[in-house]
Amino acid sequence: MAAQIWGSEKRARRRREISAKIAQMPELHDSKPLPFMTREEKIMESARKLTILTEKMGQIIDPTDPAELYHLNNEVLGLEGNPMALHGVMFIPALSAQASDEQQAKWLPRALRREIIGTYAQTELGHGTNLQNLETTATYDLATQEFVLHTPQITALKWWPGNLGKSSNYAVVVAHMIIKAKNYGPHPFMVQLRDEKTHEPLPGITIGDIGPKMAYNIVDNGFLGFNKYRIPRTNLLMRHTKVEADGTYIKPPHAKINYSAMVHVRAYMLTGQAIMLASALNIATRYSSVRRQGQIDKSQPEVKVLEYQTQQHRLFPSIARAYAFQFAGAETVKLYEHVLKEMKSGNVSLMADLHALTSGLKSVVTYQTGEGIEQARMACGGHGYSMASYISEIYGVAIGGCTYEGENMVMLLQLARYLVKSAALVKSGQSSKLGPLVAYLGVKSEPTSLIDRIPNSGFTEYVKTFQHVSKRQTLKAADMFFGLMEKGEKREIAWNKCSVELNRASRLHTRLFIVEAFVRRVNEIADIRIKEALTDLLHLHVNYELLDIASYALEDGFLSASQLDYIRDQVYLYLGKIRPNAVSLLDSWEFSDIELRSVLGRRDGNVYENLFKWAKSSPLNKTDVLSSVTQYLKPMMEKARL
Ligand SMILES: CCCCC/C=C\C/C=C\C/C=C\C/C=C\C/C=C\CC/C=C/C(=O)SCCNC(=O)CCNC(=O)[C@H](O)C(C)(C)COP(=O)(O)OP(=O)(O)OC[C@H]1O[C@@H](n2cnc3c(N)ncnc32)[C@H](O)[C@@H]1OP(=O)(O)O
Ligand SMILES: Cc1cc2nc3c(=O)[nH]c(=O)nc-3n(C[C@H](O)[C@H](O)[C@H](O)COP(=O)(O)OP(=O)(O)OC[C@H]3O[C@@H](n4cnc5c(N)ncnc54)[C@H](O)[C@@H]3O)c2cc1C
Repeated sequence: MAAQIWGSEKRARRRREISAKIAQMPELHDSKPLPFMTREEKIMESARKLTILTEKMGQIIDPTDPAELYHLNNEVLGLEGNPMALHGVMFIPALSAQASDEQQAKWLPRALRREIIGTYAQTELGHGTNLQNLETTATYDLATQEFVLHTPQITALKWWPGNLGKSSNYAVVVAHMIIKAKNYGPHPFMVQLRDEKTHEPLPGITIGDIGPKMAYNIVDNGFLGFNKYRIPRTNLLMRHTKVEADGTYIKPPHAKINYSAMVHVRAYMLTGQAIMLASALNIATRYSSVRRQGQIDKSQPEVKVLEYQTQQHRLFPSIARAYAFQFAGAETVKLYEHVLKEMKSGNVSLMADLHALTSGLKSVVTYQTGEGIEQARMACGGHGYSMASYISEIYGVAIGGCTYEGENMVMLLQLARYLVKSAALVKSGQSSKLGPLVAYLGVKSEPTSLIDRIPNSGFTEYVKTFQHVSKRQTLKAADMFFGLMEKGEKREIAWNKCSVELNRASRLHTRLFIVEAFVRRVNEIADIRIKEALTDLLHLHVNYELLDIASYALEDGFLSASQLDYIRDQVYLYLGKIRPNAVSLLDSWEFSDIELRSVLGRRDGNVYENLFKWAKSSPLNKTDVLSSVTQYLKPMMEKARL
């Protein structure tokens, strides 16, 4: 099963080898539980481990393999980030995709050797979503052949970029490029921020940390202002766009090609979300098979809480989602790598499809991951609320994904633009022009669903039902939009008035893609036992998801009430079938105790003893009487007693 999850036997084996090596290297372990550290201590601890990794990484992993890097990162540095998180996740990808060969030769080897630390600085205090209204300017000075970076007012301060505040000395900065008074829109520039020897901010740069956040507190998200700060013309990233010495602008082959670093993260973050969901579920499911509370049959001893159907219903559909996200994520990464290769050689025809797909997936996956992790926390009762479970930290980190790389509603609306264009093709009789991901929009469906009507139909009737609801909602939302425009509404006003319906269409389309990716994967599996276990999970997935969106299929009679009862019964049936495999389905992800950082989710199940040990190690317990008591509470009580 681990081979299915991680992509191959080799990958699963490599993960085990890496975890085993890390287990033998105490210098790479947390020196104490992260929840007992202050933010400064955590940052220090993370930087300490990062420098050891820089020295020893080659002994543990193949540093050119992103999957191995990611695993090493999760084990050693953990989910809460590190002082170089953005360096690997966005700075290097931005240089790789957007810098010319010559620029790459100059900067990439230095970045890869970690001579310099970089980040991606785009969002500002006043604008994150609406990139066209970013306010930082890069004005070309023909006389000196330099760009002058400037922050015209407080809302133009860069705000949020990870590791910008304290760790990075370089950044890819996105600014509006102005040449001879003409604004060419946002473009990426390579900018040195700090002196390479002293690490002091360079003159003309204001920089710092934006303060503590809901989670991710090892990352120094920062602010950045420029006061007429000059950089050479050749620091504009020039793989696709060029500015010649005389100010001539050579436009890129696609207007949004400079957005590739964002698409990179949107594509890669899906499996990251799956890992966080599976981690939280692993903790909650293991604990649920240790925790005994109450009886189902009063004549029997107390049961493991995992025996309760409500507990299974809380956890198991999310187990199915974690697998589904992992499989859909793996497909998306492959597609992204393919499109990136094509883009580099000038073929930009697949960018719109990739953008639409990753926008929808990013939104649905992060939202459902958040839901699943929070349910996992609640499923652990009181101990889930303790930082000893570590689930709240996983939740805080995962939920950030709903906002970064494009706020979820906004990204769903991006997919909706693509769906509406596709609907227009269907309506004008040009269904043959639909891309493969939306081809179903042009296919006539049966009048009613055949779920429970055709024996042994596998998952086909389920997929058709998801296609039906997705198609119907897309065409309905598009009709609403076109109808408003026909009545004379301006395009943008009409769009806003339909946006809730449009986003519903985007979610349904994305959920269909996730179901299909799960079906595709299960169909590929040769090993009978693995196929059986995953088929059970897929049964739970399709029935649970369909029940969740049933109103769309009920309202036009595509599904009947009796079919809905059948679907509900299937959910209960598969909860029971999955129960014996539940812990193994999560143990198969092979998270080590080092990586999980959870007292509740320990592999050995020795929860109570270790919770007590953990509590005793709290800094508050170093002394029996705290100074808050001697200084304030004790005198108060004494005064009251007089
Ligand atoms: C330490 C070791 C680690 C090793 C790790 C190794 C590997 C892991 C790798 C990856 C990471 C994995 C996990 C991640 C984990 C942690 C993440 C940590 C930190 C997170 C860092 C976060 C960073 C950020 O948030 S950066 C800032 C992101 N900002 C945004 O996303 C802004 C959102 N807004 C937009 O994207 C745009 O403004 C907009 C909403 C799309 C609109 O753009 P605009 O220019 O205004 O568009 P319009 O003029 O309206 O034109 C729209 C037109 O263009 C089309 N379009 C838009 N974007 C694209 C695109 N990207 N591609 C193609 N087409 C695009 C759009 O559809 C429309 O087309 P149409 O007119 O035809 O409809
Ligand atoms: C943990 C974290 C890490 C980050 N790291 C980085 C980084 O490394 N580099 C970087 O540059 N940035 C980073 N960001 C910033 C992040 O990319 C932005 O916060 C994000 O893109 C959302 O933009 P915003 O903050 O402007 O939200 P807003 O756009 O102000 O969103 C507020 C509300 O308005 C709604 N809204 C906005 N526009 C529309 C619209 N057109 N239609 C409908 N509704 C709309 C949204 O849906 C939301 O409900 C990070 C953010 C976080 C939380």
